[in-house]
Amino acid sequence: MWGKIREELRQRVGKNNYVTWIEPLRLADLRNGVARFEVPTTFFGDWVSRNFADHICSHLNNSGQSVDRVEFSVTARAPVAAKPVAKPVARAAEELPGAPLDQRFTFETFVVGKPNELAHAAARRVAEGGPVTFNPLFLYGGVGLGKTHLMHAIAHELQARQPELRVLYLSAEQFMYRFVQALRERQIMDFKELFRSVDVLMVDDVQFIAGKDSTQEEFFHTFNALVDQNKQIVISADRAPGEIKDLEERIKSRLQCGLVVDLHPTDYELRLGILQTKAEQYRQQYRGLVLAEGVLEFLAHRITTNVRVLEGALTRLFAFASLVGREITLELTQDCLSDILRASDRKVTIEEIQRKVAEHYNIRLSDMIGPKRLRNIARPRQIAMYLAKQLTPRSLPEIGRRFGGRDHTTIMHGVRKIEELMSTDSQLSDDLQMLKRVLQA
Ligand SMILES: Nc1ncnc2c1ncn2[C@@H]1O[C@H](COP(=O)(O)OP(=O)(O)OP(=O)(O)O)[C@@H](O)[C@H]1O
Repeated sequence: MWGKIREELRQRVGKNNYVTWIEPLRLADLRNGVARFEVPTTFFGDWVSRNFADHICSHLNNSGQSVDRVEFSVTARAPVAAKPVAKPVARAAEELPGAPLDQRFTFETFVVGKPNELAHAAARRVAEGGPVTFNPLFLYGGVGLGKTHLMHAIAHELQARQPELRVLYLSAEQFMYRFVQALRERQIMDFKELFRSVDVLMVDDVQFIAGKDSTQEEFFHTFNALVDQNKQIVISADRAPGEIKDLEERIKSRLQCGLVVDLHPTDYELRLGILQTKAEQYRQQYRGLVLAEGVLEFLAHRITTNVRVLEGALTRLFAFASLVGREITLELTQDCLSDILRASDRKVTIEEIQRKVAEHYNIRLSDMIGPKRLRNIARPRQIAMYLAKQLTPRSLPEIGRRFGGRDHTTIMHGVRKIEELMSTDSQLSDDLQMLKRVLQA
């Protein structure tokens, strides 16, 4: 009887839905008006219950059974259960709605140094495939520090090792776009099915979905469904999960469940390593160009913002030298890159610190310099004092003057207070890290 009803359901829900959601159901029991089905996972049961329970119920009734309710319980036989949700709809990886991968972003071209060694090691581990050890892998760090590069490298490596794997890489913005498109075209089931049928899902810049309620909701369910199926997820963002404003708490907590790794700002050695690797490529491209000693060291020393800027500077330098047919000397470098060098020399100002801190804690800028002593104002003010001391070369009396003419002992007290709290208050120390990153970007 169930075989016949399944056939009818296939006509009703379509082939893809049938293969994904109906075929795996096992009718375990039917009595007292209740049809009980075995399902592979709780998520699976919830999904079928929300979307197909009414169809199932009506087809059972039409076939002469008297059924008021369908129930789903997770089967004890996990290996059999895993089969249907794995790859019911055999689609080639190239059919997936992902973003194209940059061929240059591989592990071979990624230079490893202290600031990124943990992120690199974790990415390598995921790229090996095999049993999922941490889910998700969450990579975060400031602008242009190599998050996208590492994600593409994982995808390349996985595809080289296991070409049959369905690896889907896309930005959070594209995820939202696909979702909205599916809603508009009434293809939401296809959307869900597609995203739940991948083996590896990679979502770049996840902070983008913060504050976008329906997209967050859909992302949350996709995430759970894949974790439920033990499929690998890799996520990147410009800050740690807990620091992403307007991201639902339940998503934050899921994102923190796996391995969260930070790509730290580059240090001199890493920058020099990256420049040497890129310069080697350019030497091959622009044969005959001479690069004077000390140029790369000079750039590694002066351009500290991010790797994208560093790369851009080197590209421009080689292109310029080749156009004018001159050796790349320090002098040519300073001429050609004067704007980038000037921008890199930019120092953080006390006003900028006050503005960012006020924005972050949602207080008025005028409260930074005003007399209010309420804790929700006084604490951010002390944080701004601490950052002013850390990030600018200004003396305590000078900082005091910029904070509404306060005495230098008040500034000293504020700085000490924050130093003390940093070791006990993890929220505060996260806030500080994030503010420093934003201010130094
Ligand atoms: N360690 C590295 N070795 C080699 N190239 C690197 C490294 N880190 C970054 N890059 C290069 O710097 C550029 C910017 O990197 P990427 O796009 O991955 O940054 P991102 O962290 O994703 O930045 P965003 O937050 O802006 O998306 C890329 O061209 C990338 O190849």
